Amino acid sequence: MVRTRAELGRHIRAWKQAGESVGFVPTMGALHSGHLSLVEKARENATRTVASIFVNPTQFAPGEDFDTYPRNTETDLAKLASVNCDLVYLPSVEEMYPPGNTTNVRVEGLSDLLDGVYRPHFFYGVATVVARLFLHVQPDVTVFGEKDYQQLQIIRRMVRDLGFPVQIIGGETARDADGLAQSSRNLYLAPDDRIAAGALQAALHRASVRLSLGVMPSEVLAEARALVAAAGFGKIDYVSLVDPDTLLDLPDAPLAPGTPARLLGAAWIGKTRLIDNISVAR
Ligand SMILES: Nc1ncnc2c1ncn2[C@@H]1O[C@H](COP(=O)(O)OP(=O)(O)OP(=O)(O)O)[C@@H](O)[C@H]1O
Ligand SMILES: CC(C)(CO)[C@@H](O)C(=O)[O-]
Ligand code: BAL
Repeated sequence: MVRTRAELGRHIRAWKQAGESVGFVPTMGALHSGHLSLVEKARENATRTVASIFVNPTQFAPGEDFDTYPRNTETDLAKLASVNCDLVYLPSVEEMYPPGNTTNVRVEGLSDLLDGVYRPHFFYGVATVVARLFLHVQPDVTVFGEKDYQQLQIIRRMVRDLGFPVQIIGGETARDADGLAQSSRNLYLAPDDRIAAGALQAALHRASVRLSLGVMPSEVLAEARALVAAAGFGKIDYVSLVDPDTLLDLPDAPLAPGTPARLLGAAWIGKTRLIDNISVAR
């Protein structure tokens, strides 16, 4: 485990001089098997793996859960050791944001849709910290989860636009037995809410099937929202059918065969905001 960019750099340089490749998985900790599956995917695609644990202050808005975000470093380190992660980077805020720095990365457009409407500045904080982490770790390959689909697309765009020499791999969403996407914030769910929470994935799955049968998107999306509400969710931020690359809404017409499409949803249950998404094949 290393805490500074300088210590990290010594490991990375030694590996690269020995002809090894570096796979990288950035996280905010409170690790679950979804995170570990990303580390395993990185191991399949590089000879060395690095994970970072950093609860990034710049992606939390005032009033969001930065102070209470779960922090379990000892348990996290044991979990990463169990999947043979070679090195864990645990930087301080000062290491990631040296005092006086004023440089940020904004992936405009993609960051302002969907989650960006409800969490303004969120993706600017994500892009900024991920760009900084890439400069510290200098990975050849990096793995991001499809659970955070919009984030994955924003990182892909940032890498393309800035020419970072890194390959981005998407990792499949790890789910509990009832389909709920694993998420560190699931720890916040009260027992009754946890039982109801699986309805978000179930509604998206049903919607995906109906869209693939050619049902009108407006009808399908209305039913999905109604199912989520009936299961006990409160505010539904969005359930949207979008182009998987641009994340722009698709027109309200039956999907033509071969049209790429993705369904994304975000809704509150109790005090917890859950997101999920699924591909749609026609
Ligand atoms: N269920 C999952 N399956 C696969 N990857 C996941 C899953 N959940 C999160 N990830 C990925 O793990 C990486 C780190 O995510 P993060 O530490 O924010 O965890 P999280 O569970 O998404 O937490 P949060 O509750 O804050 O959304 C991201 O690339 C994210 O997409
Ligand atoms: C990519 C990330 C580690 C940046 O802080 C975070 O947004 C996350 O955990 O998904
Ligand atoms: N999983 C993405 C980080 C966040 O929601 O804050």
